[in-house]
Amino acid sequence: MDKMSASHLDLYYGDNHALKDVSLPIAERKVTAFIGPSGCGKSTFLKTLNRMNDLVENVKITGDVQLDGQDIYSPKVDVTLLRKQVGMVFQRPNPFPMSIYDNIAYGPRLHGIKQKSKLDEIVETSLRGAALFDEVKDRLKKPALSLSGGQQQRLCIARALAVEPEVLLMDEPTSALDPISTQKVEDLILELKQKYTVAIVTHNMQQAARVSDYTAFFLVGEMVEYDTTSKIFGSPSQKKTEDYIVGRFG
Ligand SMILES: Nc1ncnc2c1ncn2[C@@H]1O[C@H](COP(=O)(O)OP(=O)(O)OP(=O)(O)O)[C@@H](O)[C@H]1O
Repeated sequence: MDKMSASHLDLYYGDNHALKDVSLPIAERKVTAFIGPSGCGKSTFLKTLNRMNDLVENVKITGDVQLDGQDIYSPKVDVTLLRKQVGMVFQRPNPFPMSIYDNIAYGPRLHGIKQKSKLDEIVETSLRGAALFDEVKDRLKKPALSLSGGQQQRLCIARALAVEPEVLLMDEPTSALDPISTQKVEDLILELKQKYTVAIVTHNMQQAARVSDYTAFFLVGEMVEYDTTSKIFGSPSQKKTEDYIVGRFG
């Protein structure tokens, strides 16, 4: 089943036609990876899924993006609520300059939760969900910025989970991490798909092959091929996909 879908999506940054007639499903409780060379529009596409591009000046978007069958670009949509349902984790860990606890409680507080016992429960559940609780349980009041880079990224994942999203968007979530932290985040992604729908942009083809169920290959704003990850990496149907996978360009 599809949790989200894009159809005939075009996006312009001013005169730059960054996405060209992209149509793509995002399967529920699966991991979908977006791969392709630098500048091909992967991040731009990811950000159309929770309207992060709305924040960019001179952006023009046409076409349709749906979440649970509803058009997310409809004027009726509450964008704050949309971004609660479709959370995002960025390339560089970006914890707020506050305690570990407050980083996680921030979103729920913003959405009106004040009761301490409830916040305590959300903080613990979110940290457990991001496989970080055991490492930080004795120092929840310590600054988030005192954590290692890999822990900070898992904290950012916990922060995204705290508002109970349905979809998690990850924009190269391990590109700033060491190999051990990368592996922890990859293991976590595989766990997260039990409960969440995940879409991930990655430069790293091995990572796409390891963590994703479906892969979409982008090239200069076009979505060239979408299929199961095993098909894309095993026997892609487009020559361009094959050339990219085997490293003929990129
Ligand atoms: N905020 C922005 N304003 C104007 N142009 C942008 C903006 N973000 C991206 N672009 C342009 O849109 C095109 C696609 O960029 P995008 O970042 O989506 O590609 P990408 O495949 O994610 O690349 P990378 O792997 O390098 O992050 C590029 O030409 C880029 O210069």
